[in-house]
Amino acid sequence: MEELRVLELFSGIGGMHYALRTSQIPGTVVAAVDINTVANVVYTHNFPETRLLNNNVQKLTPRAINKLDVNTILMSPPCQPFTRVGNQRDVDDYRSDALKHLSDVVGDLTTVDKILMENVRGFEKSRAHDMYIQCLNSSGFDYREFIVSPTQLGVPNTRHRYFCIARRSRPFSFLQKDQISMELPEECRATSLEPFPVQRILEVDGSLLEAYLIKDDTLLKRAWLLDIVTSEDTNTMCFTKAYVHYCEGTGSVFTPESASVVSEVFGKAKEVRPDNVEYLKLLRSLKLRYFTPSEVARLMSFPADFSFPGETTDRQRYRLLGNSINVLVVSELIKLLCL
Ligand SMILES: C[S@@+](CC[C@H](N)C(=O)[O-])C[C@H]1O[C@@H](n2cnc3c(N)ncnc32)[C@H](O)[C@@H]1O
Repeated sequence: MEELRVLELFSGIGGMHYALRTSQIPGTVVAAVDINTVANVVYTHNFPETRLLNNNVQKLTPRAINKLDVNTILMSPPCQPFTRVGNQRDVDDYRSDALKHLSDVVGDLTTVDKILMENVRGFEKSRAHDMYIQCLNSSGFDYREFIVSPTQLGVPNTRHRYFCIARRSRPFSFLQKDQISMELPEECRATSLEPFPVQRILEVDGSLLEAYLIKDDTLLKRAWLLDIVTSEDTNTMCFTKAYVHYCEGTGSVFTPESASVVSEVFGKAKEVRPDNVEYLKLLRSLKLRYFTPSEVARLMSFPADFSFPGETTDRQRYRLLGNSINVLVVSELIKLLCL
């Protein structure tokens, strides 16, 4: 098999780089590009050998890309123009400009044979999607599209995302173009589909955890809105970049207690008024806490050797992880891209 020579665009904290490694497809990341200096510090901390360009993707000319002599592009462009809670301005949002630029130049990228793109669910209905697919078609690429979640590979985290894999040298022999697949095809499910429990990703050093306990104020005002999981659970909700900053709908929280204790406590709390001291006491007894950034990274299938540099704050860590990808899901798609 020809070695992959990868250009990692919108590289963030390097989720695509880890996915390449996890796929075990022979290859190297020739260069990575991102404009976020905080993300770039994390990237270099983990991949000091990789050439990282602190640059705007829109400034990359076809000539500059061809000079890198890469045969593969792995990319997750900004998703804000397409998110459910975003402004949905689609191609009119300036954050779509980089993808528009890439769509414009893709036909001139003479060395590039393979492209993998990740985006949010909803992208498939956008004008940016239609523009991208049209450029792939007119540049001679065959492609397959997916909306899949890590839970489909047994990972206890829901994160439905849109993916498009495209190849120029030979057509794909599985699934069909123009039909978005809601699951990964049999061909790439080398990984066990047996779901594993949250227990497996928990921090072993309990002394760290005090700092992640949910504050009384949040318990009093928001306890009923939290998605609480136990160590036995085999699913957590998608972690977004606002995790911890806002607690509703941004990711699950953890209790070391069992599910039956949780329902017992909430049953009792229902009978007590929130201004009664007993109410807070009951909720505190569940020792509810946020998942730590390392735990979130593990739920996103980052390998054990991934770490954040000491100077990155927790808030930055959650933001960066919320913007990143599930490494295992992308590694399966990279295998498909090469199949
Ligand atoms: C969805 S995140 C990608 C995350 C990445 N795959 C990871 O694993 O962390 C999008 C990234 O694109 C970067 N970005 C946005 N617009 C850009 C542009 N015009 N040029 C370069 N990077 C850009 C952001 O800083 C952000 O890190």
